[in-house]
Amino acid sequence: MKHLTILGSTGSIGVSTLEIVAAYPDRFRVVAMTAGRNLELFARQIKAFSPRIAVVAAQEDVPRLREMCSGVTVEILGGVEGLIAAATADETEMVVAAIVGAAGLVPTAAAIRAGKDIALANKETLVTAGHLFMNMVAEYGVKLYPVDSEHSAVFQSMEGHRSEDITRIILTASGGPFLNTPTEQLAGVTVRDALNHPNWSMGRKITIDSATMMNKGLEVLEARWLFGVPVEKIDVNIHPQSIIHSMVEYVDGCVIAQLGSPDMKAPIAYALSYPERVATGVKPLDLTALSGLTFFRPDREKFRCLGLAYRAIKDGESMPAVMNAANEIAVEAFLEGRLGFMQIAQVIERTMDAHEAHNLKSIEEVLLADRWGRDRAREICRGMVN
Ligand SMILES: NC(=O)C1=CN([C@@H]2O[C@H](COP(=O)(O)OP(=O)(O)OC[C@H]3O[C@@H](n4cnc5c(N)ncnc54)[C@H](OP(=O)(O)O)[C@@H]3O)[C@@H](O)[C@H]2O)C=CC1
Ligand SMILES: CC(=O)[C@@H](O)[C@H](O)COP(=O)(O)O
Ligand SMILES: [Mn+2]
Repeated sequence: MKHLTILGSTGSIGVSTLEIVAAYPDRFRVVAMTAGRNLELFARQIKAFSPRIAVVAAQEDVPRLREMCSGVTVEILGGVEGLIAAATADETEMVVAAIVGAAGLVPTAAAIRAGKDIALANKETLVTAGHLFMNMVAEYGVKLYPVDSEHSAVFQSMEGHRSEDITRIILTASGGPFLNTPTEQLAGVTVRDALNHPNWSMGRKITIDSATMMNKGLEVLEARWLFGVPVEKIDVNIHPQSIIHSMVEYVDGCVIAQLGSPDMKAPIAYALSYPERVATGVKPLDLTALSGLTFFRPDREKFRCLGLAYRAIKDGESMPAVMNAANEIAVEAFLEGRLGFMQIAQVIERTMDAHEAHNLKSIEEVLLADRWGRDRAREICRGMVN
């Protein structure tokens, strides 16, 4: 029996994780789970999975959740302290890090320091503080399993091989809903258009990141830290079918890939049950039913966010954290109708232009850089007319 904490149980990854837990009650037990604002779903999850601890992000939501769960034996907590309590619960062996954005940093760091293994969906932790997280993982001797589909694919393609034999990691990208939209039409696309991902059903923030291709920029950073491979050896190929989830090329010229129907239950289950595999209900792949698998290079002029991510990688130090913060603010503004699609990249670029990269020596310093990026990006957003 593996005891789990699920950070972000009400999200897209959280819900898929709970589907796997529900299918294997003899393998997995939820000790603690956390939510943001979706109290209705969270209350239902608490009743269905009987965690010992349930945490809402906002302290002011605690009384309402307690009322919704009256009669249920569960300790309900709130705020960052509550998230840390969930992440470090005594019985927990593995923490599924599925909060969206930099809000996942503190509880994930607390989990590592408490010696918990991590199933990592929250890519923003590695984007903003990859060097610190990887050092902590080594120092506390915990295991870090990638959940992000591309990184799970790379992880699977690396098994049994030596990382020094890798010549290239090839991350695949769907290209998002605007892959074939002419650049001059991008300024006029709507939130609804941008949320219409061709292959994956995901939370709103990552779906917009896929539309701008910032998601792939974040994933290059994530891969760089997870696998310790220099960025020069990480390529991005557009692969509109999202069937090959990523590939690894070795010195002998062999390329190993992982394929499957696009469904996050597969990489989540692998992270939870590693090294075993369990049935997930993911649709079996019928290659003969596909009209073809295609690949080409991304257009960094059209998808400016991808270019900005490469710039942040080059600048290094605090720049990725600031870029990530500006992206979170710009995506939120776009989703709320305060910014046009093309203005997302403008806000990020102007925030980065205003920032002088500096060394980040602790999670506290990362949080300061994150705060700086958010404040500056908000100012820039306010000065823009949609
Ligand atoms: N969805 C996917 O297929 C994939 C996701 N990822 C990554 O996984 C992470 C989660 O993505 P996804 O599940 O799509 O996101 P969702 O938006 O669907 O879910 C996010 C979760 O985080 C909670 N949350 C939001 N803000 C806060 C906060 N400030 N403090 C605490 N909890 C908060 C939400 O609570 P509530 O809903 O109750 O407000 C929800 O439980 C992201 O980092 C994403 O990049 C990676 C690969 C694939
Ligand atoms: C499912 C997953 O891992 C997402 O990160 C996915 O990769 C998004 O698709 P894009 O390739 O369009 O960014
Ligand atoms: Mn991904």
